[in-house]
Amino acid sequence: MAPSRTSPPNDGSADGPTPGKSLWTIESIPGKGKGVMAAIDIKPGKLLISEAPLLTTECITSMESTEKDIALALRALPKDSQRAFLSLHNNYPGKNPLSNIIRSNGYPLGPGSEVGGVFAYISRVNHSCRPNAVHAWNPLLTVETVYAVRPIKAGEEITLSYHAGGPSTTRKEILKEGFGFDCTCEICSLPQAELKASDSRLIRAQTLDSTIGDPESVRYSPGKVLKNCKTLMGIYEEEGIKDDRLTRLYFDAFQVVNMHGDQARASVWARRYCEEKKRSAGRNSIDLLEMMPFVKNPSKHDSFGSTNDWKTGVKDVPKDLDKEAFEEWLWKEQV
Ligand SMILES: C[S@@+](CC[C@H](N)C(=O)[O-])C[C@H]1O[C@@H](n2cnc3c(N)ncnc32)[C@H](O)[C@@H]1O
Repeated sequence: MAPSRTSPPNDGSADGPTPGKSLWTIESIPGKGKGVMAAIDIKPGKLLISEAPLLTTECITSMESTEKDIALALRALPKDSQRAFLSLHNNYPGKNPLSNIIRSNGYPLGPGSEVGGVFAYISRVNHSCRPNAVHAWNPLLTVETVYAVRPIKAGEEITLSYHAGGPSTTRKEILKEGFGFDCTCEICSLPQAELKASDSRLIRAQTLDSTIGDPESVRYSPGKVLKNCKTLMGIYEEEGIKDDRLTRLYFDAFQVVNMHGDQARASVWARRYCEEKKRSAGRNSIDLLEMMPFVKNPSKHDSFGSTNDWKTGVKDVPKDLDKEAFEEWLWKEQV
């Protein structure tokens, strides 16, 4: 392994990296160019990187002037930022190098955002189909954050997901077409039998996910949908999936029970969602802050009360059950 080149900045942000300790280093990784390696053992919920973009696509005024616009914006940056930008990986060598650096390294600044940003450190993190970290744009702090979501051992690569989901053939196609590389992550490199088992779990996950997202099913067969949520959670557990797919599933479970007036269970799901968001995007996460009021008051959420079939109040959350019995209650499995 190549010697360390770059260490993380200690930016002193509220829940920032441990002061005085390097959490990671940037190193050469066989077959992937550079990547980010953990320098110490890291626990889930640890902020690994918090940084403002070097440059955003807001500088682009038209398709025709893209390369010129980026050159202008780049020239206006401090010299070390210019160097950091120009040293980033370019997956599409040839014409339009500046646009292609953005194409190779850009992240949308928030879900569905048309604005992309390029980062000195975050853009060095490689993709894994089973990432151990999650990135998120924080519009309040105007930084992109990266939090560990699984335990990461010293010497292990820190990874993010550029694109989530599906069996390996689908993932490979998407990563090749959309990002221009052949994925060599630990999942895509599994021995054939293990890859096949993982693929069949992920195909099942896709089917479950589509029934959970179907409004008709949620309205008329909520018990079945809730059961599907539980099965999907089991698959995520088995696959080690701790990224945004998990928080999305907590949110889905929240909506299913809330739609049928079950504020007690909705409150538990809203709390679990908030706890997981805190772990993966920090206590200033906009998603967390937006969801927090619904822990106490699920009825204020748009999804509340299409029917009263499962009517409960927030105070009906049982307090005297052991862990197993509580889960049975939560999934409505009691006889
Ligand atoms: C945003 S950059 C990541 C940092 C980059 N490796 C570098 O050297 O700066 C994305 C590029 O890294 C490489 N890469 C990332 N994840 C990979 C993976 N799972 N398998 C193979 N190559 C990967 C690909 O060349 C991809 O275009």
